[in-house]
Amino acid sequence: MTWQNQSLPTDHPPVHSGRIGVLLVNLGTPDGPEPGPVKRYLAEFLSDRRVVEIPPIAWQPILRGIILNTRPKRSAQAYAKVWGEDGSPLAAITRRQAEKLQARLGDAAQVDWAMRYGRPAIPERLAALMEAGCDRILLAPLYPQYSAATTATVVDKAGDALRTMRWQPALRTLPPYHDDPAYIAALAGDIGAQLDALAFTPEVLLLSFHGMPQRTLELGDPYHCHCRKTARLLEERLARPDLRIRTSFQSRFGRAKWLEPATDAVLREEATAGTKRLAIAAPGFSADCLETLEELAIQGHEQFAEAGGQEFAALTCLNDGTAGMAMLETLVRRELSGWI
Ligand SMILES: C=CC1=C(C)c2cc3[nH]c(cc4nc(cc5[nH]c(cc1n2)c(C)c5CCC(=O)O)C(CCC(=O)O)=C4C)c(C)c3C=C
Ligand SMILES: [Fe+2]
Ligand SMILES: [Fe+2]
Repeated sequence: MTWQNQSLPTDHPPVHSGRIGVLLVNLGTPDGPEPGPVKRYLAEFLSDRRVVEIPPIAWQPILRGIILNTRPKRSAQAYAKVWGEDGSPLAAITRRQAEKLQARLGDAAQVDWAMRYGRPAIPERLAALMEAGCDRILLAPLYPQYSAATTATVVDKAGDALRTMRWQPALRTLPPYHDDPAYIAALAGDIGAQLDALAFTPEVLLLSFHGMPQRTLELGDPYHCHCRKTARLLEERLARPDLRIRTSFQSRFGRAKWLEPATDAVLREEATAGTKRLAIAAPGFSADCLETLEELAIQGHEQFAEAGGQEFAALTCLNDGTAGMAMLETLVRRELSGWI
């Protein structure tokens, strides 16, 4: 028998049909706002060596012995405060972003979504795109600012899945877009509109980015520089000379020194210094999540009020609004054009 007339075995995977897939990926979230699911999620998340850069022999006993016995209960209570009818806000918004991007792209690509930790998992959704005939896939980690703990670990996970495949799809990754004019314009338009709609005029706009250990900056992670650049470009584009704009870093985790200034410290400092009206925005999050809805909108409000602040507003992220979706379409189409 020559190779020409060999037929494919019946269990052969579908032959690639030249479609392009887009996989939107965000951080991940527990399956439910209870200690059990939160513990499973945190175990996966905090065992990622890109996230906690302590040798496992030292870290795993701390994680399994202390953190996973204390934090899930507290975090579950926080998740319960923001959980919606359609589940975790982060997952629900990411799903809607994928649906709306699909509507915008039409036949140009098949859009799906995944979570780096928890579900739907990256390997499962990559397989689904390939089942649908996609042999070229754009992997889009939805982090405007690059960091090893977020962007790189998404690519690692996709690489792990590809490692098991005989016939791999071609892969492209969405570059960080922290200084992309489309992103800055979307943020400025959206934040500007939200500021104008407030019932009060803020004296300060605080731009709060998720924190990272200070050491990651010293090791060359561009995250801190990316956040600073976003903040600078956004301030220029907002062009509101009457508004004092500050930048801070939230969600400190563990004992190591994190990027400063810390969001909670700035909120207290501003209120103590006499600022009465403040708005806070989180430009580094493409979707509202525990960190914005609970840590900023609830805890941040309390911190500001307890220190003497009077008016406080937590602005929403770009989410699946028109400005954010138009930006995402621009960024994705730019990548797809290299394939079409
Ligand atoms: C937007 C970028 C993010 C960076 C950078 C980041 C780094 C980072 N995070 C932790 C620890 C935790 N983060 C948690 C939640 C969380 N983090 C991000 C984004 C970034 N994290 C998001 C979008 C979320 C929300 C998830 C959701 O379900 O809504 C949590 C879990 C919640 C809790 O228990 O407090 C932890 C823990 C580290 C250690 C880190 C950098 C090294
Ligand atoms: Fe985080
Ligand atoms: Fe947090």
